Amino acid sequence: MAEQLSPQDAAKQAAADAAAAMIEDGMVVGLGSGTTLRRFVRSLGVRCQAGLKITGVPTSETTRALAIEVGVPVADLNDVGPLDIVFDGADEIDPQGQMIKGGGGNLLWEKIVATAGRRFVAVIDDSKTKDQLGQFPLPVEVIRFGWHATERLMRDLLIESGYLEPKIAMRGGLDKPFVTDSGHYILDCALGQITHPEALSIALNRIPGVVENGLFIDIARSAIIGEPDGTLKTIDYPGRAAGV
Ligand SMILES: O=C[C@H](O)[C@H](O)[C@H](O)COP(=O)(O)O
Repeated sequence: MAEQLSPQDAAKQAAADAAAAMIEDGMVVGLGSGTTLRRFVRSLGVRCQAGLKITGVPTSETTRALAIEVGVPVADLNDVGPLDIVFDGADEIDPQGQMIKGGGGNLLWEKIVATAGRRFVAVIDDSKTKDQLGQFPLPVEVIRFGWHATERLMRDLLIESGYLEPKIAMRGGLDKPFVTDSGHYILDCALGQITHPEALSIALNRIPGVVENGLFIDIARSAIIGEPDGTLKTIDYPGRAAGV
């Protein structure tokens, strides 16, 4: 029986199918994570079963398992050269193509794969486009050792940066912390509006204990945006360092 899709899932499916249709024989392809990318990997699996020959580089253990299940050949990032193209979802994307990612906890591997690629394509439904980043809490991946001290430094930085009452929450809570594929914790920072995403990203990453943050700056080259009625919009963000 055909899956009954919510309007948002229909939008995700439309974007995922369009992204999977862009892939050509012989490509080395970064495979992102999240619910939209699950649809993309399944759609790509159908093409691989029909004879498409590609190599996929997953950005999470979850994506790796799904890719294998649906017949997408996978390789480790260490075993391939620069990726031809990387597809991934986003939690928010602004008109300049700056993104918040990591809502599913995969931001670190995602950023490593994204910056190993010649071209990054965001695959999103239309609810992810925002005039300004920050409604979605910014995920920050931190080392488990001394994470309370790291959190204090993050709070100080955020207050100095003008976020008067930053709310920082440990993903999963103290009883059952969420642990990333690299064995770290995630601290979600509810900021409301992020006025200077690039400066904030640099400052956060300078804190010892912070491994990486979910701001993806100057990485997206284009976005495929699905609408609930199944139509698509494509946006290009020219002049990007990654992949230019
Ligand atoms: O950690 C998760 C990733 O950054 C996802 O790409 C992001 O959260 C978007 O996921 P979804 O497609 O489920 O909204």
